[in-house]
Amino acid sequence: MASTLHSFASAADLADSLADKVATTLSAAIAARGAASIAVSGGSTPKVFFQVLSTHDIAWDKVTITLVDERFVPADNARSNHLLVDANLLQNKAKAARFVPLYQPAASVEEAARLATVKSAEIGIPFDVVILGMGGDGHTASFFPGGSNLAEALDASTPRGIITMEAEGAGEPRLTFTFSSLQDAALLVLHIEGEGKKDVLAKAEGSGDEAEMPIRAILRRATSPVEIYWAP
Ligand SMILES: O=C(O)[C@H](O)[C@@H](O)[C@H](O)[C@H](O)COP(=O)(O)O
Repeated sequence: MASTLHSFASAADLADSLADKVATTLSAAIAARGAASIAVSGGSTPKVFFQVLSTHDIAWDKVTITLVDERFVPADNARSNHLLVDANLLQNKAKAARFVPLYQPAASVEEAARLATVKSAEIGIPFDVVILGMGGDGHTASFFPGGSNLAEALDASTPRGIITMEAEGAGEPRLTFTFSSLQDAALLVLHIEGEGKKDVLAKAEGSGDEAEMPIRAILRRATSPVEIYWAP
């Protein structure tokens, strides 16, 4: 599917514009069916965007927020994406939103993935908004090059839900929504910042295997147009 690059002079300008777009999309979903959903990424990039979005005056009590992926750590661990969302997005007006975590206290990451898949099924499909990030190795979500379940994660026929992923660059074992869960969001966004990430994107947009740079699966095969938001 096609992608569109939206470039901004600063991270602050990007955050304002992306927050406006996301708030408008969520409000339209609420108007249409009385509910809205958004899956966001962790990492360092989205922090300012989260803070700006949290101040938007929408019917947050009708919004369900979840994560694109999560490290297999509890919410009080500094590596937790839940902690990042709690501290930066589930604040201000957005405090009223419902949050569905991916991490589940379980004997294994596989059991946590099974539990998270059951819980996430309540959210409804497709997501209204998905915000993806991208690592310097071309991963997105927890689709890491060399990942233990990368082929399954990227396979369009893999059922929607959460699977586990382990990879050298991932740190802890990961819990990640599958490609099939994310790729048909009403608003599918790739949010990247910095000249380095722009170079990584340019390489990803070139030829090469998806397994080498898994973001290529989204850029090449997502059903929804990919809205790329970039600031230096
Ligand atoms: O759990 C995570 O880390 C994210 O979901 C991951 O996919 C992130 O989006 C990229 O690694 C980019 O991270 P930065 O924004 O920190 O560069």
